[in-house]
Amino acid sequence: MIKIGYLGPKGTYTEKAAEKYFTGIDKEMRAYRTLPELFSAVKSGEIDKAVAPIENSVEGSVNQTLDLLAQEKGVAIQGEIILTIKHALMAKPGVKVNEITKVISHGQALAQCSRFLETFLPDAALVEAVSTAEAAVQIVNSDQPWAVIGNPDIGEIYSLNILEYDIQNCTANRTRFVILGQSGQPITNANKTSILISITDRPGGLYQVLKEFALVNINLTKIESRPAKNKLGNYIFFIDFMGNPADGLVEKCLNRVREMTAEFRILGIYKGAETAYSYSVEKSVLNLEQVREDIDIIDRQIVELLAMRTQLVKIIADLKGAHQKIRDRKREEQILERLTAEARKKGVSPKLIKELYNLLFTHFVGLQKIRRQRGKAYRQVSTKQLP
Ligand SMILES: O=C(O)C(=O)Cc1ccccc1
Repeated sequence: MIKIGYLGPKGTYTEKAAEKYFTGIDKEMRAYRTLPELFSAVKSGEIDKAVAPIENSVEGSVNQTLDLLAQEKGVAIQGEIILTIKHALMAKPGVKVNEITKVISHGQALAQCSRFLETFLPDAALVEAVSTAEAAVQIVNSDQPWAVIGNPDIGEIYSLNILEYDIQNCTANRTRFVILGQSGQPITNANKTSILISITDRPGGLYQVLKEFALVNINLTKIESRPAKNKLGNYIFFIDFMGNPADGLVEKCLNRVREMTAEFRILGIYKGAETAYSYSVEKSVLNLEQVREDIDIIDRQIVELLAMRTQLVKIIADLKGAHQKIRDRKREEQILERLTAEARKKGVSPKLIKELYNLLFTHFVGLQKIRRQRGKAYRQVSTKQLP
């Protein structure tokens, strides 16, 4: 039997998420009062898996979960599940809406129902609890006309009356929960990866990292920053993307990112709850504007890559000794052979690659020649200036 921990007590959305994710599995469910307690239980092996809320479509990230993921190195994300959240207002039997003096709930639940609260309970005090069900326990233990916001199951579990259903601001209110386990346990069919990075403070630092993903067409599904907590202005970034480092292209991209970041950690490689963005013929036919925008992005990337290649060619020109020949036909042929094979595999015309690269080779050889002549001229001038 597998032991599954969740942010309790009984009746939370997290419990619902855990029940749904592990449907049909022989399990023992254990409620934890706080997220730090839940994380340490899974880290120590007291439970096999833990389920925690991580982000909401309306209110954004659950910061405490992100901070714990950053702190607890022995805990990894092993899965995810998304639930549609529908909030209800509940109170002890006999309490009417116009009598309520206080509404207690999880911070996200209160925020997600702000419009209802402003309209129907403008004078009620709003108080945060560690979870929706923990708020229900506070109400049960009090004689005051207080109410709780949470999932309607709470009404039955804690013998509360449901005063109003569906009080959330947005109907498309969805929360993503992560399934956590001890680090180092491989997941089958994983197609999504979560990483944490910190970037040294320099212009374009984050751009350089994001560019690596864009260049190999990896779709980022989330990016979130949190203070690094060591110095004002230092941040860590949580990045989720579709892909698995077992794929060579993803691995190479991550290696490059690792090299350019001060801190780099894989938080989990797992099966995503939603399918990745992918290009289908139907989509490109239906949405011409979108495709044109994508082509514009690719064209900009091509220019960006050519700029990078130009820089490298200049470096090579400076590194080459004055007597080393500039044009190396044998190397050009090797490059062409490799690229045309790659092009064939990807459905790109090898003829196009050949023509394009012959043009590029001629251009870059010319560039190196000019650079060498200029270098010579520069050397002559500077020697003449010597006393
Ligand atoms: O408090 C709960 O019930 C939770 O599981 C956390 C939460 C709160 C609000 C929306 C989604 C999850």
